Amino acid sequence: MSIDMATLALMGAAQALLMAVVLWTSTGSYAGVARASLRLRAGAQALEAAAWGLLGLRGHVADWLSIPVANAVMLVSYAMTVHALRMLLGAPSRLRMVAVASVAGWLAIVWYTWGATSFQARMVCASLVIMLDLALLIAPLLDSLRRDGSAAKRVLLATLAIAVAIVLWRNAEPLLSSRPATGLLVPTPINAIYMMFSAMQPLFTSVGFLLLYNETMQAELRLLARTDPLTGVNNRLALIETIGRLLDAAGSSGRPLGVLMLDVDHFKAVNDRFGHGGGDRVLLSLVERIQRALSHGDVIGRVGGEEFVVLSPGNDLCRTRALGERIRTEVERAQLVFDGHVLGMTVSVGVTEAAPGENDVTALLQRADAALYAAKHAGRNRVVTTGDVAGVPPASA
Ligand SMILES: Nc1nc2c(ncn2[C@@H]2O[C@H](COP(=O)(O)OP(=O)(O)OP(=O)(O)O)[C@@H](O)[C@H]2O)c(=O)[nH]1
Repeated sequence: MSIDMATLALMGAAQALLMAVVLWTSTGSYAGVARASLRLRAGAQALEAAAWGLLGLRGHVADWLSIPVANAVMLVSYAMTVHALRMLLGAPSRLRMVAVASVAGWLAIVWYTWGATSFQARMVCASLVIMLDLALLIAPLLDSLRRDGSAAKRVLLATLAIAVAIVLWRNAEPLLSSRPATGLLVPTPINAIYMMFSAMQPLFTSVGFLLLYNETMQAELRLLARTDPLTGVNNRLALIETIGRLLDAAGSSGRPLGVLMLDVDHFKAVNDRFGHGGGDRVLLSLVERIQRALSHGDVIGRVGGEEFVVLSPGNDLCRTRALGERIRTEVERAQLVFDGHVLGMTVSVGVTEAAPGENDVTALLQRADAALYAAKHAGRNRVVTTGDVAGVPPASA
């Protein structure tokens, strides 16, 4: 079977171009960093198509086009891909390092093309830059090897690992076989494998990238659906999920879970006096105050207009009451200044505890709510535990 290398290179170009169009047309479905990254990756894919096109046309176009220009375009395409992926994953871009290596590598390629003519040296120079790019692409994907790692990252990691293996083999082969390295379009087995992989790589990497953009968007949506837009803390949905998880953990560890429900006193008067915008600022300040009193592991969520819940894993009724008292004092001490007016604020707090083994989220919140109601009823600006409320047990197992 004879394989025409130029045809493979042109197939790779066509495939890369098609994937560039697919990626570009998908950009409309994404926003923010994902969109910027996807555009960059689509551009990189288009440049890769151009590079493979020029490489495949060797002999039909001028050498300066099919060697230095094609290599420059390929190196820029790799650099853009590195930037696109690392930007998406929040890794440092390393753009300067990539730029310096790419320019140095390209100058060496030009030198070994027209100065000291050596295909093998040219190949090694291009490979060194590509290996650096591959390492920078692979590094932020390694966490996908964990048991619960991302499937999209694994697809990309596998594709890039194969690329590393093939680049290494292509460079090692002339040394091991004592045959000089030959131009890419010469049909040797390693060239055929290299070209076949390069023709397929755009498809695999694009699938990996698209899966990754999807995962990123889903994670963002998940976070949005669970975050209170005003204060940035957990919303009711997230809080209910967290209580369920913490109750399970309390069941297996045998430790209690403290629960506080708190509500701003006379908040309507704040709105009436300072308007809804002023009320919103008070809520933001309140959350900041509450968070100051929390310890590592405590969780806060907003469950109503001016009603918040704090979960304190490992704390029994007595310690949770102490936490409630700290929050109450912290809020009472805060002096907010609005348009020259000093505004004092207080909260009423209901405290309960989930005994190990308890798993009824609704009953737990109802108990905290009953204690909060009792605190309001008793005059506000106080902490009441379920133990203090007649008819409400401190905890139910
Ligand atoms: N600014 C602002 N106000 C809100 C928000 N959500 C609910 N509110 C207001 O919170 C106020 C709650 O009033 P009430 O339930 O009567 O309670 P209160 O005035 O705090 O009185 P007590 O709870 O009995 O001490 C209402 O005026 C709501 O309009 C919000 O997101 N922002």
